[in-house]
Amino acid sequence: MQNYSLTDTFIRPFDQGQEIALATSALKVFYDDHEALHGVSLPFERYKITALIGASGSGKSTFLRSLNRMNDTIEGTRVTGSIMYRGVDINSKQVDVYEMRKHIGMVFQRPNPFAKSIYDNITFAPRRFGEHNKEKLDQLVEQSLKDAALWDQVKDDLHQSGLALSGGQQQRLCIARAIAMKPDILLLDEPASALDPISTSTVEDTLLQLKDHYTIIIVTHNMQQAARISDYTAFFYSGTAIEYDETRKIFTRPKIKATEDYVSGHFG
Ligand SMILES: Nc1ncnc2c1ncn2[C@@H]1O[C@H](COP(=O)(O)OP(=O)(O)OP(=O)(O)O)[C@@H](O)[C@H]1O
Repeated sequence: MQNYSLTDTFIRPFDQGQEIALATSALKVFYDDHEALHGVSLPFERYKITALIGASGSGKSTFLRSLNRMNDTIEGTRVTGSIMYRGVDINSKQVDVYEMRKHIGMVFQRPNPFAKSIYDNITFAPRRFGEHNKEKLDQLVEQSLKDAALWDQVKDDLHQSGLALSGGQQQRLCIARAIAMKPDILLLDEPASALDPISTSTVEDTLLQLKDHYTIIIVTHNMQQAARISDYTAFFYSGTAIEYDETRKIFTRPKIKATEDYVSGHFG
């Protein structure tokens, strides 16, 4: 891979009045002695989709996982810097991580429904957090499945196993499960990479619908996908976010040579 200067960065400043749902400052992640992220400062605007792009190993997933403290589960991992959410630094040790994850949910690369019914997949977390009213749970299941564009396909079969659905449907079930907790922010790590083009397209449509109510941050290797669905794009290179801007600028007039080479397919 070609080497580019890391002193050459462009992070687009935010306009006055834009509402920031989440912002990192000088975020570093260490896996034992290895510094995998070198101080990433990025804002995420409310009700927008931000794509994180970059070559394999550039740190996108490491960064995404830090945003709801999933890296805490990896032994030997240390995260420094701040992640501001509603005036609270959620990287602080005092934060109740389980409570925080109600607000910042995550969907993984491979669809991973529980080996339970569709209904139980969606109500599992709300029940654990104390919701036992059948009528409310029924409404939650219907609304979450509608928001994830799955209701029409499964409404007569809510008690069949989530594992009996197709890959694309399973991924939408995982999105429904995440939004059943009514998070503010949805983190998605390559949610369509294991899916066929038709399922990919339905998941993309679902995300575009969801951004009316959620702030979405998505890691993707698919440049067309980033261009199709995101409002903002951050380009990761060697553990640093070296360019962040409106997606249309990243894809038409990037300011940094490494970004231009990556989006035009010249490296990575
Ligand atoms: N659990 C881990 N333990 C040790 N090092 C890790 C771990 N996860 C990632 N790394 C290292 O951190 C760096 C960034 O990896 P990361 O997976 O975040 O990159 P990525 O851009 O998401 O890559 P990909 O697109 O292949 O998923 C790499 O050097 C990787 O080897």
